[in-house]
Amino acid sequence: MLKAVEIKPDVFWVGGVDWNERNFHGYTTERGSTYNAYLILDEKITLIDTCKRPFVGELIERIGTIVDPAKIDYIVSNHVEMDHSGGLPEMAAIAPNATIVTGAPKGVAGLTAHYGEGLNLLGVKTGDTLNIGKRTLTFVQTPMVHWPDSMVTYDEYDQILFSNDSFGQHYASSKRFDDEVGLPEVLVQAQKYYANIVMPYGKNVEAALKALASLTFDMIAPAHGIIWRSHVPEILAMYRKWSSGEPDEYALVVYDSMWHSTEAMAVEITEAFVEMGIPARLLDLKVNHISDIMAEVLIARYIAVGSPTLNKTMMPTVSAFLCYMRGLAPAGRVGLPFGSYGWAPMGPNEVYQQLESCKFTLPEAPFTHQWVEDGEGLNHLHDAVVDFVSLFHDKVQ
Ligand SMILES: Cc1cc2nc3c(=O)[nH]c(=O)nc-3n(C[C@H](O)[C@H](O)[C@H](O)COP(=O)(O)O)c2cc1C
Repeated sequence: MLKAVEIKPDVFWVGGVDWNERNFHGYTTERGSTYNAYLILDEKITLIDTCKRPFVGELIERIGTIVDPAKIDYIVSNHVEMDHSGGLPEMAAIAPNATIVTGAPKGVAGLTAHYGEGLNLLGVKTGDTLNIGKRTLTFVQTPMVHWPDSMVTYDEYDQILFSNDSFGQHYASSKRFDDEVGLPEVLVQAQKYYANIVMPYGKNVEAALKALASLTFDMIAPAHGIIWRSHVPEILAMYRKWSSGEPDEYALVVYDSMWHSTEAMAVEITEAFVEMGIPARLLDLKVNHISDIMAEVLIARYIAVGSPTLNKTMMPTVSAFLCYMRGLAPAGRVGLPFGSYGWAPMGPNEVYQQLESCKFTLPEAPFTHQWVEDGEGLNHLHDAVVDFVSLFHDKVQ
């Protein structure tokens, strides 16, 4: 029998644990995930979010250990995306008298688009409240963190922020709280989550943090992963840092290579960074997933990207990485395009163009080598990288 977990008196976690999810819309989830939902027992029984559809059975079973699901009065849908609202049609059928509370107008429109006209919807805006007994819930819309409809629900009585995707992590565990798992382990997944889901919306995150600044809470209950109760200040500080877009003096050297010439360049570029006292990481796209690399892009000022020329273009792995990174829009980065070629440097040239469209600061031309470079050519590359990076590194010393 699946159990509910009491996270504060009369407030229960009733979500689903997706132990074996390994690819979440293209993002690798090596630790699985959870679809968190929360049940508040008050004069009006209130459910917050409804899990991904395959987990609605788990949700209903956990709720059933506390209360008859048919007695639910309100279902708050903080976010339309189907990993949080997938169970809504079934829950609405089980609890026919429940009012579904969602953001107006985007949440209302989104839920209607996904599930049809039949839902008993109540649209709310920032500052609107819902009295459910001794508790009053307050809604704060957080548009584009990370969809237009996104909102969070604040429970002042319990000092809980039900934050939906914000502060979440794809992390399956038998534990529910940050202090049971350990901060470093949760932060790894929180950083990967922010980089892959939230990074393009830094300005919106800053606006959301401002809107939340007047609220006091000692628990953040997100829709994925671990609940924050011992490290609330730490995760808020990380969100402030990540949303500022200010990177660390840290370098990534991301590449693919067929016959190791571009790889030799990548190794030399890494050495150049190390010599300058800048921590650097070498990432071969054959063995590193783009969603893992993106967790590093979030914090790296220097991003070197290398491709050989293959059939008059760059390698598909490099193209996929650049396409993904452009969408996630890290700002204020320094780019170093590089690569090898046989007779026309189309690969590194295309990397250059892609980094230009990311609005990175670039050298005048990509670093290129024809065929296989000897030690001398690599020494020149080393010096050229040091010269270029010094323009930026000296400024931040
Ligand atoms: C299948 C294949 C296609 C290639 N196509 C081109 C090309 O269109 N233009 C070019 O200049 N070089 C081309 N080359 C040559 C490579 O770019 C060259 O060997 C380069 O040094 C490879 O770098 P790498 O050792 O990092 O893989 C091709 C090589 C292979 C194996």
